[in-house]
Amino acid sequence: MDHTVIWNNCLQTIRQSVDPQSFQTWFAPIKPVALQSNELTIQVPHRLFYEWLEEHYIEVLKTSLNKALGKSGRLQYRINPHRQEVKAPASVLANGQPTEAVPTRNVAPGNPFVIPGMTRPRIPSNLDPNYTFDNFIEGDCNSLARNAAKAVADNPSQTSFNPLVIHGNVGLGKTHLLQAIGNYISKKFPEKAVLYVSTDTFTNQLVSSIGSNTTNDLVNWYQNVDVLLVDDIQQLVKRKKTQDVFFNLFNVLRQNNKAIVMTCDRPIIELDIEDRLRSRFQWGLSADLSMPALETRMAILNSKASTNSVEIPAEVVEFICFHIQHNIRQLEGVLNNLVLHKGVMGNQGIDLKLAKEVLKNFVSEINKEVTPDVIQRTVADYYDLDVDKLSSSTRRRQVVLARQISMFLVKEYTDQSLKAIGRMFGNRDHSTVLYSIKTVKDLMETNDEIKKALAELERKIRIGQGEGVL
Ligand SMILES: Nc1ncnc2c1ncn2[C@@H]1O[C@H](COP(=O)(O)OP(=O)(O)OP(=O)(O)O)[C@@H](O)[C@H]1O
Repeated sequence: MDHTVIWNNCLQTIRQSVDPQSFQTWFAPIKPVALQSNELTIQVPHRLFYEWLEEHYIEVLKTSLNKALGKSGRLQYRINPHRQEVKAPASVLANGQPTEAVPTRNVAPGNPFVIPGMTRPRIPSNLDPNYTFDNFIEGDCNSLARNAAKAVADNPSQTSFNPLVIHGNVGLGKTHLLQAIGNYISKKFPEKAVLYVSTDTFTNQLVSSIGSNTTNDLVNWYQNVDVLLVDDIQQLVKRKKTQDVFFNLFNVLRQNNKAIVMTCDRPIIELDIEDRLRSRFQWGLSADLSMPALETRMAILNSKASTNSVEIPAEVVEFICFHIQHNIRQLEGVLNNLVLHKGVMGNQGIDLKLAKEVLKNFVSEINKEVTPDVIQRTVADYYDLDVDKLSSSTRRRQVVLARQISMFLVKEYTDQSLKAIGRMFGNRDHSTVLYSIKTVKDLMETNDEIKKALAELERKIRIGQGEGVL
């Protein structure tokens, strides 16, 4: 068998243990390159990619390799040696924008940003100094994006992540990271022209430049930028002209080793834009932000509270973070309300009762009875897993344990039948549920760690329920 067949066999095994998004991000870009005496060589796009695989997927890789090549199978990585050699297409150079034509920074014709009172033209960075790496809390949910962002910031003119695309749902810190890159570079390399711009602003500038027949000036002006930070590129969708102009600009900047970082509310593959632009956006690294686990959310809230000089008791922080599950901006909303309250009452007024009042404006489900969903989320959070894993077919020890504990707790806290519980955990049959419950009961007798975990989980479930409040 050759390397391609072996790798395809590995992929089949891997697909069963990782979710589709992670599969697409971490395994689809890998290329098998050689097979020699039971050693499979795979090529990964860059070093961080390799480090991430080693840290997060080593077991999955090992299992798949054992299956495909037997116990003596070994894996060798190779970093893609051609990554830096991508050239801008001839069409760009034919467009009258060769690198020699880039005007010097002092000329800056067509500066689209109005800076009142400025006599000497310059590039305004549009950065908000409040967003830094120092106040960005790292967790599993964001560590790839955060580390890639820091790598770009450390070495903007030679980064292999060009472009870096940070994607994720609303309010998860995309703009924060984008701005942190800009702030860091402005401090470390003050000679570099950094520009933060939203895609909407870029489109508006383009529209007005078309009206005044100065589109070339606009594009030339943008070519002065050393680090271009573009927020919300999903706004390129359905904007054909903006896509055309951005395409040319992107090519020229990248050709000149200027760093480009973009944010998007969805993975690039799902972005409905021209193929040529989408494929260029995929040249670098795409890193996603997902919702932080409970502990990380608590660290974020604590950090924001201390910036605002507000003291929030630990159980109140946990209560708030348990309920705010989807958006860090909402956590800040709750905090702002507490800050207002503090103005009137002082720190001592901040308790569970007040937190519950404030939370009512943000989430609808407080103080409801315990549902299987609450239990699954609590257990998944505790073991730092995606909830989906609990109903998947994964046999990883940690997942199996979390699944068994969830089944046990659902049986304890709700009146669901064994059959119904089996159905909600990936259509397992009732004897599996019974076996899981018995296993957990046995473990509670014999294993102190599990006993402690269950006590902690039951406490968290009660907090989720709002017990002790009112
Ligand atoms: N890991 C984190 N550490 C500290 N603060 C965070 C973190 N993640 C998000 N935040 C905060 O959450 C708020 C929302 O983040 P941000 O504006 O960057 O979200 P976004 O992903 O760009 O959202 P949108 O899609 O709505 O633009 C910000 O105030 C940011 O500081």
